[in-house]
Amino acid sequence: MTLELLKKYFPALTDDQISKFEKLEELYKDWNLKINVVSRKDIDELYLRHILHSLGIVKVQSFNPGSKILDVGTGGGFPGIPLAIMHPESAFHLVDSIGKKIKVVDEVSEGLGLENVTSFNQRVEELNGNYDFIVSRAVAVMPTFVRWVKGKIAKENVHERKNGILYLKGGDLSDELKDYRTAKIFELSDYFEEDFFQTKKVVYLPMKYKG
Ligand SMILES: C[S@@+](CC[C@H](N)C(=O)[O-])C[C@H]1O[C@@H](n2cnc3c(N)ncnc32)[C@H](O)[C@@H]1O
Repeated sequence: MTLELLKKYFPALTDDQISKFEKLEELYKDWNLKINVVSRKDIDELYLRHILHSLGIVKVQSFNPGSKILDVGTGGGFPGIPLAIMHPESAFHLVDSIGKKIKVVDEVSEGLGLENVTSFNQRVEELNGNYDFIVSRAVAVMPTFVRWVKGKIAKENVHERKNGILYLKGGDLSDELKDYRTAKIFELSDYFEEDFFQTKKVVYLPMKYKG
């Protein structure tokens, strides 16, 4: 699974984006030997399991120039880094409470020359800021997550879709989402044909500004 996979689903990638996505493999393989952020099995399938999966969010919602996006519990930079490559004119704030994970984020974004990524080594509950969208993967169940991020949503909506959470999740979510009637589930198998995406989804939850 290589870069061809990204070109297949995102044929309009610029040369600069292609070159950045190409460099990601080397950077992650190198950094993963020093600080383990991606499992050994997954690192061989980086483009499928991490990069394309992260970009599933783009199939649901692409970000306008000038927008601000927060990635909560980014780990080694997923989904934040691939999204930042796709949207060079949006600002991405990547937060994780574990310092060595943020070290990998910093090294990778420096290695790529990404100017739209800022990292924060802290718990998201302690972070201040207002964002158009808050993205995440594999961090907390929705009620906990909503508690952490409410109050961090921007007042103005600059996209057609209302500001809110875009969360990469898998499996049966009926119990987890039972209290969120406005949540919308997008099946990634509708966009990507690989088996890996059979159970994968993007959950969109609109959130109100709380001043
Ligand atoms: C399973 S990892 C997922 C990493 C990444 N999102 C991915 O999908 O590859 C969960 C991450 O969330 C971070 N995390 C958990 N609770 C957090 C909090 N309250 N604030 C910031 N980061 C948190 C952990 O340190 C960990 O790196």
